[in-house]
Amino acid sequence: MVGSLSELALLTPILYAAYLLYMSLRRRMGNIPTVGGTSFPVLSYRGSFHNIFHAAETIREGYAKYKGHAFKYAELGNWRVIITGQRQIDELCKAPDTVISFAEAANDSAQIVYTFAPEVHHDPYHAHLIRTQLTRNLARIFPEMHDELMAAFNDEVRVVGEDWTRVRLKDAVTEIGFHYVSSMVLSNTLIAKAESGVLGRNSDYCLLNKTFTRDVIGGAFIIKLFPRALRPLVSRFCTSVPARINRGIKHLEPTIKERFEQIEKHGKNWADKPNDMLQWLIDAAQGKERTVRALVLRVLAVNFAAIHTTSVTFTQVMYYLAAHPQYASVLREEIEALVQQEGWTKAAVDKMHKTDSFVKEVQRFTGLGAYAINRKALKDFTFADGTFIPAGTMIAASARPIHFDDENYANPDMFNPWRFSNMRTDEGTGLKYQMISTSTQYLPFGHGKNACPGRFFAANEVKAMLAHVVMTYDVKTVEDGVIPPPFWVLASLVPNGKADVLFRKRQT
Ligand code: HEM
Repeated sequence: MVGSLSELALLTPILYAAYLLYMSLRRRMGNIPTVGGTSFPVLSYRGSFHNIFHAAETIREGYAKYKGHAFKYAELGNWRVIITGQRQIDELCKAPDTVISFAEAANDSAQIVYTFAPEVHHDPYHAHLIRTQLTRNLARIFPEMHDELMAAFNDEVRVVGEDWTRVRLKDAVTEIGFHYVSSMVLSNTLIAKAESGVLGRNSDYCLLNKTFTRDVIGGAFIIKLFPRALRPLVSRFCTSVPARINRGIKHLEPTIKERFEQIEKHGKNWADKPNDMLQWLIDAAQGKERTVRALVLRVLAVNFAAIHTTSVTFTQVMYYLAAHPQYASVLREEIEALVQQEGWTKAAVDKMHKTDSFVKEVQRFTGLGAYAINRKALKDFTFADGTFIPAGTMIAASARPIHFDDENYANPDMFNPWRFSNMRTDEGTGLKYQMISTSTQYLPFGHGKNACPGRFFAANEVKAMLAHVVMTYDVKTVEDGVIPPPFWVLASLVPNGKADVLFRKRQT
């Protein structure tokens, strides 16, 4: 009896706190229905565990029930509101940054202030350079990147004679993606110059960059388990990120110091001044940002944004091509004609409309995950339809269901690689249906003012890789026509990492 009384005494405040939380949630987000579990506190944790591997199903279910409106589901430690209507998406993208924030949502996900540095979160000048300098210089740096691409394919895909060769696709693509991005960050002249200790070819530098995204996301997951006051310590002692950053400093310091010396000697411009991301960063860095450590953090931040995203996308593109090898001949016809006219140039890649459409359709089918436009409400926000979002809420748009909605795409479950190139001719319109164009119905690169600034580079990269593959090899899946199954974690779609694709020297 005494035991049960003391248990009751202990339980009462817990139940009361749970009730108060429940009531406060009802008051604050009571108008937004819950999917994938219940909104009752404590019990909502069951939903959040379920959603670790089933968020995509939850989002699909919510879309089917509440299309045009909003719903919420439990993530570990917070609620996420998912909006489904085109108008709501538009409003979300147009809301001022002081009310609806991309940066704060990104910081919540990747804990940037701890995994990188507060400056990387508060002043993402590297993103501005990606949008401006990188995009402007694409045509100029394309030939060097293309050379690097061919060399990387030769290393990773070793076809012998006429025989089919098995290639562990995701590993090969990540390696090739690293080399491509790396030749943009540190121009080939520099990579070639260091031939013996070539940075781009240095296996430790390569491994560091290939695994850095996983280190940061894994580190952020651990950091978020702790209260804010402990997070600086946790990030230092309980994650692998600081050691990785030190490795980055070890590799990049000599190059950065050499560039500082060149500036000392020659001023801002000199004859062989490299035209690459590192140099654009050095030229733009002010004050505390002009140190080796700060610049290394920016290089890692660019690689973090660029390598994983493009590798995942190209892995999916390759699975779809290998499962549908009949489409290679159409692509070949287009690519061959353009390369004959213009050579391997950015201009030629820009004109590859069928290649563009193929990649765009794969992105519609796969994308990076079930939702896009990850944002955090910094102040209370009310949509025009009256949906109230309290400050502190995480919000996103239901990207995947939108991509599979027959109001947006005819026969949405059918993989139609020429869907977008046909739309270009059907409606006599060019830009609207190209890969880099975003809309409230097409969200793989996000949408609005924070849409991916690297998408011009990414489109060029993924199309150049696909073009190289179809011009050089035949490919097929191990089981004819079967795409190796991906898996879901949280709302992210991860392409199969253990599957092989068969390559042989092109026969026709
Ligand atoms: C196919 C490959 C890629 C995909 C699918 C992709 C997708 C995305 C998405 C969905 C966002 C968030 C947009 C939003 O919430 O509205 C984003 C942001 C970003 N992406 Fe990409 N991305 C890719 C490649 C790249 C590359 C190659 C770079 C760099 C060269 C890059 C740099 C960035 C940066 C810096 C941001 C943050 C933007 C900001 O601070 O406003 N991305 N990307």
